[in-house]
Amino acid sequence: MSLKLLPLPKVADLLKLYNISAKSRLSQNFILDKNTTDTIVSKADLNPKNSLVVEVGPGLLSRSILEIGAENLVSVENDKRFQPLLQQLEDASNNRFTPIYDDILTIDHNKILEVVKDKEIESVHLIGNLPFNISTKLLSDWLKMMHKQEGVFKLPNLKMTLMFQFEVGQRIAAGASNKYRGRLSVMSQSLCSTKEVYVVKAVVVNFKKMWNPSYLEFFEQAGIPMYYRPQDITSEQMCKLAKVMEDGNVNFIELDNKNFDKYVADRSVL
Ligand SMILES: C[S@@+](CC[C@H](N)C(=O)[O-])C[C@H]1O[C@@H](n2cnc3c(N)ncnc32)[C@H](O)[C@@H]1O
Repeated sequence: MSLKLLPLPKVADLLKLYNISAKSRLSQNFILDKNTTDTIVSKADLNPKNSLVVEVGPGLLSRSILEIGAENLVSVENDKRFQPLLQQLEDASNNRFTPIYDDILTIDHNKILEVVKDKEIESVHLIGNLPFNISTKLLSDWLKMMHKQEGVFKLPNLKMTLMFQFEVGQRIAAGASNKYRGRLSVMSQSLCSTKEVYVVKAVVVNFKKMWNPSYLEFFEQAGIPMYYRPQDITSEQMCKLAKVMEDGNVNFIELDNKNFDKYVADRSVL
């Protein structure tokens, strides 16, 4: 099977040809420099063989992914104006590229899994220059799905290479006592195991109940001084705290996005 792409016109020219301009409602901005997308793919350390690559919002990055020999690239795009461009890429890809026109936030992941149903998939890579208006919600939804091993997250050896706005990146990477630290930092940094993602979500609720004296011993066991503010706690401590509380039969409340946002609205929780 040839992994080389047939020659294609430049994306910039195609956008002009089909009169496609960026829609701010869909947070569209296009990377038009191939060196940039090649660099992203090389940094992502994608495994092209026996793997499923799921991309949000296809474009030049899709070409770079296919050019390193990715065997199964599925790209989810909710703007049908891209259909003629993506059709060309599909035709040039020798059955390695499948666009799906859907909303990445609500898509039934079975549609993605269907594409590789007869293949032996050894790893999965989620990649994308994410639309900034949904990037935080998407990441938080995905982390929850990861914990539950739902959809594409049930596949083995998961990696994610995602591009965010600088400010969102700051929040994801913020360590303890960093002013940008919050729910997204803790959830993201605790990805070391699905268990930890789950308990971190749960422990946030318990900060509301920190005044309960019976919780003091949990904080002690987790090595967290009581004068710490939530944002001072490292992800490891947070996970440990959640673990000892879980072992201590503390009942956790599951929060969905709506009531979670209500809990943290005043930023005093986390
Ligand atoms: C920031 S642009 C990136 C485009 C392209 N990957 C690039 O880097 O040049 C985000 C892409 O995601 C698409 N998009 C926005 N919201 C989406 C959603 N909810 N579901 C699927 N795709 C979405 C946009 O139409 C757009 O193509």
